[in-house]
Amino acid sequence: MSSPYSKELLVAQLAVQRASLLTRRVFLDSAKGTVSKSDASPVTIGDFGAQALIIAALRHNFPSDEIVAEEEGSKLREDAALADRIWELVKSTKLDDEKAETEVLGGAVKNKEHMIDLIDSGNSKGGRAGRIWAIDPIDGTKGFLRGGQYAVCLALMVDGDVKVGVLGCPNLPVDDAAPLSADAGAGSDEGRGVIFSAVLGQGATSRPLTSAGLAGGKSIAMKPVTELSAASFCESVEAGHSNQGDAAKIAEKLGITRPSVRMDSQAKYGSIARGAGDIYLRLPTSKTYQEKIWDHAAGDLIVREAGGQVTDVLGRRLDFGHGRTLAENKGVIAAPKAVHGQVLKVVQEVPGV
Ligand SMILES: Nc1ncnc2c1ncn2[C@@H]1O[C@H](COP(=O)(O)O)[C@@H](OP(=O)(O)O)[C@H]1O
Ligand SMILES: [Mg+2]
Repeated sequence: MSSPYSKELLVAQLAVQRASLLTRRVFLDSAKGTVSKSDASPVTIGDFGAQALIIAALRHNFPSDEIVAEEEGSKLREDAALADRIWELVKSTKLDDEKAETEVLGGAVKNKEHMIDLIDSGNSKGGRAGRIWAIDPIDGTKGFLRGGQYAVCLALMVDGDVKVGVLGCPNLPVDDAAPLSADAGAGSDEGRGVIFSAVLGQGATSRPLTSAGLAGGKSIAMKPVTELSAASFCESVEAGHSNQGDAAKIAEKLGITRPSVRMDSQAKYGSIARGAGDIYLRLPTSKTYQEKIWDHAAGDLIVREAGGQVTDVLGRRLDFGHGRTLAENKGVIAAPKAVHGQVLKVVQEVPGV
């Protein structure tokens, strides 16, 4: 008998692989397919294209599942030239493995209208009942525009619990043992591009982006931290997304002297899961911001399956059953299980966190 969620894992890996290849094409273009740059949440043609490809694969394989995805298609219905650019990208991005492309993913998106309908169908409200996929087609769009790290993120939740998580990180080193660095290799794909995956209860793996599917995965695990003062922190590049001043105070209290590695996107979760870094802190910068489920679902499972513990700053598990946001959580602390409690205690000693 095949293990639970093996089909979901295969489809998710291939869908993330295909979408990541699409984003890489946009990343290598100097304008980076920018559609809007000025607002707080920038968007590129890569966001729409990757979302269309992932939803196409999910609709083909799991037609009755619900989908929560970051982007919506209305902009494309108003802007025919924009829709055409995205359509060119979507119809010309295919896996080399024709069997995977046609038999697993269901082949190409039919036409431009179908593409926009697919993008729009990621509008589920989420919740605690049934099978719901969460998609972030380009997480860390600011990093993507800056030439930094970003991630293509997909997770399956069943009754509010994350069962499958896949992260495509086109700019992270393939090598799990490479030192933690936010350097994205100036867009070179030499030795870069990794897919992290996990299924609840089955561990976490990494594989090169170019060889997705179920073959070729290596088990990954967090690095045991014996001395917290020697640990390294990962945090957002964007000071508006995580309070870097509070993180510095926490590092000082823990005796950590190494500077934090600042990296965009859920590449942070993948990096600590494979032991390239130790602890990911995301400290609220406002009392009202609610984290989005697509920014955390895959990473939360991958870190937990690699031997980590993930909670918010109050020590509560991330709860993906409240709709499109983590309405009942504040911030994130992801750390090896053995030291998570110590980190949490120090986080709570910092006034205002
Ligand atoms: N004030 C805020 N606090 C925390 N996260 C925020 C935020 N404003 C936006 N974000 C989220 O931070 C994500 C990027 O995370 P990171 O800082 O770890 O790279 C963004 O994802 P997108 O880039 O997909 O929009 C966005 O959803
Ligand atoms: Mg995001």
